[in-house]
Amino acid sequence: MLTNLKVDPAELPKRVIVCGDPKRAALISSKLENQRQIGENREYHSYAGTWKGVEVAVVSHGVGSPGAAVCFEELAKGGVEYIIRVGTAGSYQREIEPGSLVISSAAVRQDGLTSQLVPAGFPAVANRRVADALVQAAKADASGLSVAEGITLTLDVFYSGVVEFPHKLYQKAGVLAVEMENSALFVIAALRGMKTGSILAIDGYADADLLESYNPHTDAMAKAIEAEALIALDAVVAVTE
Ligand SMILES: O=P(O)(O)O[C@H]1O[C@H](CO)[C@@H](O)[C@H]1O
Ligand SMILES: O=c1cc[nH]c(=O)[nH]1
Repeated sequence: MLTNLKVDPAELPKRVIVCGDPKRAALISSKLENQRQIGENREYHSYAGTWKGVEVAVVSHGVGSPGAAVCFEELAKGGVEYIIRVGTAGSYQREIEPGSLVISSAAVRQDGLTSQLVPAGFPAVANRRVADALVQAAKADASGLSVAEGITLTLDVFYSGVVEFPHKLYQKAGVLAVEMENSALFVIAALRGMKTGSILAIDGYADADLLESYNPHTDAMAKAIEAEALIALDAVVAVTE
């Protein structure tokens, strides 16, 4: 039994969708045939079922890299081969509009976790085949939402303190969007031999103070999350070695 996920590895498919929010995991898993819950502990809610005839799991990892890393490590221990994160993020670029989608090709490691696993020069990159599968699935998607691919930033901080956010710096560097778990996913995958990717629904512009402006509970976000979930399900069953 996986200690924190409380999932029996024998019931865990090799292909997994992960997301922060347990309710999103329930929503995504409701699209599967033969959907069943295979575990629930803390923020980790796990489901399995089939998508287009292929066994898939959907697992929530909570907010932030340390808690998410526990999830990713236990998925690796459970024999998982492919993981796609279905997340949300704030935009850094005017043309990446709220309600649109971003496929992360790599993550800036501005998190506190991964440097405790491997030195800072080690890259956090999506698996090329998984990223390509996401791009292909997005091309076939009927939602009409715009989809960009590029570098994203992983931070630990969501609401600012007295230290300024590095938003302007990474905006200038061409980073598309900011979120809180991709670097942990990409680094742990590289260390444990899993193939991973990430697609993000943009909930707003991250240059404003989120304490005033953050609202992911809009109809536009519901539409974007629905679209990214279907794209990720198509990609996670299509990707091959
Ligand atoms: O929507 P999820 O997957 O949780 O991702 C984003 O939303 C959370 C913050 O509200 C962080 O986990 C961030 O990475
Ligand atoms: O970390 C996050 C997640 C969503 N939106 C943001 O602006 N930041």
